[in-house]
Amino acid sequence: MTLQAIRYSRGCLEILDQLLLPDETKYFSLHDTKDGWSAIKKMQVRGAPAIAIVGCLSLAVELTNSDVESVSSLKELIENKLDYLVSARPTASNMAEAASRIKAVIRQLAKGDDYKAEDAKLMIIKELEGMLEEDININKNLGKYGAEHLLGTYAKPPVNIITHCNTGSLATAGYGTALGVIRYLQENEKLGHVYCTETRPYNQGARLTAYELLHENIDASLICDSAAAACMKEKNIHAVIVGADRVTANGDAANKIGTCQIAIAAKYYNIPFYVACPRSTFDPSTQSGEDIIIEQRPHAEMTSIKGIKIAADINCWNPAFDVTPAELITGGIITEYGVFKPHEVKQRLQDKA
Ligand SMILES: CSC[C@H]1O[C@H](OP(=O)(O)O)[C@H](O)[C@@H]1O
Repeated sequence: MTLQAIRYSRGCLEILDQLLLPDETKYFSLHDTKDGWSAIKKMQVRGAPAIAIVGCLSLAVELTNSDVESVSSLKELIENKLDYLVSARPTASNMAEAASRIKAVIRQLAKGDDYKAEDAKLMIIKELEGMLEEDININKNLGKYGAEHLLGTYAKPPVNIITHCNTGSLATAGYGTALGVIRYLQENEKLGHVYCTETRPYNQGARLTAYELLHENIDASLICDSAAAACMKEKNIHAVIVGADRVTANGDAANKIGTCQIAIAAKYYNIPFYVACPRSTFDPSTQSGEDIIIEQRPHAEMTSIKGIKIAADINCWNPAFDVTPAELITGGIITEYGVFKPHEVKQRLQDKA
């Protein structure tokens, strides 16, 4: 059984509380967008695609359990709730991308008097639900493209990979993005060893990726974030593969804090650096990484772990993400449509629209 961050049936949404992993596997119910916003803000669910899916499904549950008087009031409700969900975390683009997609659908339904309110509501619920199934297929295509590109361009199996943060079943609806490439390599017996970074301060790597890799019986080692460059020097690394929270028009990528310095080290050691993300992470309306809002997280997330103080009472700077410039993404951007060089990704994805 693969790990499930999200459990959904119409009118019922449960998510795995990722703050409790790996010690405790506990699901809890979300009943509306207020619960969805809170779970995303507190990072009980995290990961760009999972944030969008849980946000949208929390709206689907709220709509399922609500009566609507008219299509126009339904449209106003949906637009307000989607904007609210986008406000939970500013850097990842997937929730905003999903919101604009759903708003376009309800705008179309609200034109003229073709639909009854309940019929329009059901159509929106189905649109929201579609993201869950769609995401797993996207990740499997992305995993295949990424693995084939790596094996076809840079490395002979068995390949050794460094990855940062968590980009697997706990960051998506299942299978994962960068971890999806690793799963595909494993399934096809092309994988050597995975080195996953701890990913301070939320420890997505130590708590979540390590958990997933063990669950999949993948040969892996945990390393400190500060050991990434030494690992490249000592451990015959064939590629670095990370996820993304927002890729801009020029191919820059926002991802978990620490990604950029890993990319710099990969450049120095001439190791291909890949970013793996679905098209929904791509934001052509933002020109470059300079324009991305970087979320700042609470100091307490740095100075304590599970309530135990691990730092003096000093001021902290705790950005949740950094930006890797396109020029350092030397392997390419792995998407469900193929692997593209950063400078061509905008055009190649638009060609797929
Ligand atoms: C598959 S997207 C995963 C992406 O999201 C993570 O951030 P967070 O855990 O704060 O939501 C990280 O940047 C991953 O690369």
